[in-house]
Amino acid sequence: MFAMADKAKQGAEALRLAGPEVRTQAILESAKAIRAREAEILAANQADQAAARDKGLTDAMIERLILNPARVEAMAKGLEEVAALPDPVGRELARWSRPNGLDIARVSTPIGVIAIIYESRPNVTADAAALCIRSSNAAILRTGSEALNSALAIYAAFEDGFRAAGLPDSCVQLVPTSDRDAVGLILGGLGGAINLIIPRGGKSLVARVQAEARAPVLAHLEGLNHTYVHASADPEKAVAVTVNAKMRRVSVCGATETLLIDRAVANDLLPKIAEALVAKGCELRGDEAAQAIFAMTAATEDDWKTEYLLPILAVKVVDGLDDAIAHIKTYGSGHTEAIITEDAKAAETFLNEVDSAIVIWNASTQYADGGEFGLGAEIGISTDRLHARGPVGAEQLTTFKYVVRGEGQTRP
Ligand SMILES: NC(=O)C1=CN([C@@H]2O[C@H](COP(=O)(O)OP(=O)(O)OC[C@H]3O[C@@H](n4cnc5c(N)ncnc54)[C@H](OP(=O)(O)O)[C@@H]3O)[C@@H](O)[C@H]2O)C=CC1
Ligand SMILES: N[C@@H](CCC(=O)OP(=O)(O)O)C(=O)O
Repeated sequence: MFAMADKAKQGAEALRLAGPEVRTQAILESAKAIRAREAEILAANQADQAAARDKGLTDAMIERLILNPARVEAMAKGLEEVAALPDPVGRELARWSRPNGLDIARVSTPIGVIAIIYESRPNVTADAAALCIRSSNAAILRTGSEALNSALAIYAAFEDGFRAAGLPDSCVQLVPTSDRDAVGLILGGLGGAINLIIPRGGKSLVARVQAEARAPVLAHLEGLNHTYVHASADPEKAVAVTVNAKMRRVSVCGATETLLIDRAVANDLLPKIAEALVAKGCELRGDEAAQAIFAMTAATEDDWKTEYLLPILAVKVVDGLDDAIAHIKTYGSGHTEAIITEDAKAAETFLNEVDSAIVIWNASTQYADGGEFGLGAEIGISTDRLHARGPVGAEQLTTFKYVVRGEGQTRP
């Protein structure tokens, strides 16, 4: 790991000096190599799937691990989209002159060496590598252990891409082991070589990061997301959006885990929403008021605190906007929350007062995604407050420096 860290510093320098065209070429050549290596990537993925089934992983977890020709093609297309993004480094963000004649410019720069620890989803290896190349940051990637074979096969395509573009493969490195000691070493900062750690995962990773991180962290952690159906919700939107927010893909961090519904409309609207959810195979766990309206299991305190990542939804009847916001404040993880309402004033209050990375009016929480935001791809959704919140794309992987131009000024 320490040798990788040393190499990464060289990789960061090589990327920074290479210029935007070479970085674009490296990404495009990697996309080509992903297509060329499709059979190899799929074979590696079959091995991961078989091991995951033997381990008894849930269907939802296996679903996110699966690659097929369409998903490999989507990965290659994703890289082409990242290659087409404007290069985010070297941009003049602001420029002004001082009365003494000094010319001051704020210019975007890479962060340096970024270590990313992420879940067993193969496309993250490709997206994270491409976004780091686009933003001139060297990356050390630590995939979830169940996807290690797939990640190694995808990484081989990046080695091809670097070779074709004349860059060293130290620009992006993949931790070649599932040994969790590697995570501990990354969290320790590898002797100061790591400029930023991005942990993308759930509770167990959160706990370890909080206890051990010795380098700056940009957390991409769990999504305990809420959809709030306000008294002035359009019933059709409320049903369609809630079903999508919960059931489109239950394992993603943008899935809704708790439905809050106003008492004023619960008698009419909850049965419609609940029937549509149950028809899709969702289990409901409600408070007493919700149970009195629709047959469902009793929710306990734990249900308000649980990110299920399963077809299970907690349901609570609330007494208006303030009550909904208070519930979100108590139990939310600061990821994504939505309000369904036709009342613009209520919506604005929700959007202002709910302090999550993404707040949404009349749309599904499953839009929490860099691709959907038009960022080309994403490292993930930052649940941190610094240095970026919400979807993290190439631009969010930069920082800045000041360039000061003078004519011999001396400070009095
Ligand atoms: N905010 C965001 O952008 C995203 C957040 N997520 C969140 O991720 C979670 C689901 O993914 P899941 O696979 O369960 O995530 P995990 O937290 O289990 O795993 C994520 C990564 O962290 C590692 N890890 C987990 N616990 C430890 C530990 N104690 N010590 C060392 N390494 C550890 C895993 O390694 P190993 O393989 O060895 O377990 C894996 O590489 C959900 O909570 C979801 O919301 C998911 C996607 C995006
Ligand atoms: N934000 C992206 C990815 C979410 C994601 O990777 O979630 P997970 O199933 O937890 O690995 C999306 O909505 O598709």
